Amino acid sequence: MASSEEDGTVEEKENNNKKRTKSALATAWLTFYNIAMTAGWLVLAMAMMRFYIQKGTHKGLYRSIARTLKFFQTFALVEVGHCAIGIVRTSVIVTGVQVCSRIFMVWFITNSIRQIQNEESVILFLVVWTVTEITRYSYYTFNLLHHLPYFIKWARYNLFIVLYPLGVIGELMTIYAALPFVRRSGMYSMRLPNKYNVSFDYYYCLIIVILSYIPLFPQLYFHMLRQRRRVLHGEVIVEKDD
Ligand SMILES: CCCCCCCCCCCCC[C@@H](O)CC(=O)SCCNC(=O)CCNC(=O)[C@H](O)C(C)(C)COP(=O)(O)OP(=O)(O)OC[C@H]1O[C@@H](n2cnc3c(N)ncnc32)[C@H](O)[C@@H]1OP(=O)(O)O
Repeated sequence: MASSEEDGTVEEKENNNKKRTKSALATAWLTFYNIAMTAGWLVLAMAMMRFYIQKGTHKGLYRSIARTLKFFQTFALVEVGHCAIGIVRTSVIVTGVQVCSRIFMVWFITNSIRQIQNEESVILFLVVWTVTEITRYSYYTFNLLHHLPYFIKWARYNLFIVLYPLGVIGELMTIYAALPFVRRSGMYSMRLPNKYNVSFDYYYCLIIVILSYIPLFPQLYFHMLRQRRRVLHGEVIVEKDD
């Protein structure tokens, strides 16, 4: 029996070929990206363990891994691009909130305020992010290669139940610890009068960020719970478009 493609016009065949090339390219890029990100977060995990074993303290740990962390977490911005161009079936908004909040934590909180870098809460979110990302990127990699071990699938769609709240606690405690330093230093703030006639107070901006976790975090968490039902229990989930 002839396939529908064999029956189609030359134009249809060309379109199908283009789509196939595009999806092969997308798969190749995603495989490379996910392997690189898994490796990056594994390097971070090993650097953190080595630091702790050698020094016996978490003090100075952030400084020792800061460069690698900034690189790999910032690089995750391309994931928003993946959603925008449609090579992964994820909402731009959900991914955007997740990635931007992490980049904000890294650059505008932890990296900018030296005094909080040795807080236990920093180690908490770093460890949680690291476990999450090693699991998530290895899940995507093995899935793309069609050789997904069940324990990775299980870990991807179960660990977040505990890790997500723990990560949020670490992040919120870190921002909270930063507040007095931000107020005292007046960093990233603009007071009137100034030539732009604009006033901005980073201290209040951080309070708004803390409060914004209340509506935003449950949406991410419930999104992951829906993904879990879809992937582990085969439920058909109809998600609203962006
Ligand atoms: C500018 C100031 C901003 C301030 C904002 C402040 C408010 C912030 C509130 C938010 C708090 C966030 C806190 C957070 O940082 C804390 C932590 O992360 S703690 C650690 C625990 N975290 C997690 O477990 C993270 C879970 N989140 C995610 O996994 C993703 O980020 C998310 C986008 C939320 C969900 O992922 P997704 O919808 O993509 O789900 P899936 O993984 O199931 O994927 C869906 C399909 O897309 C395919 N896909 C996706 N990405 C890839 C890829 N890179 N390569 C290949 N394929 C990919 C995936 O396979 C699925 O395909 P299919 O449908 O065919 O199965």
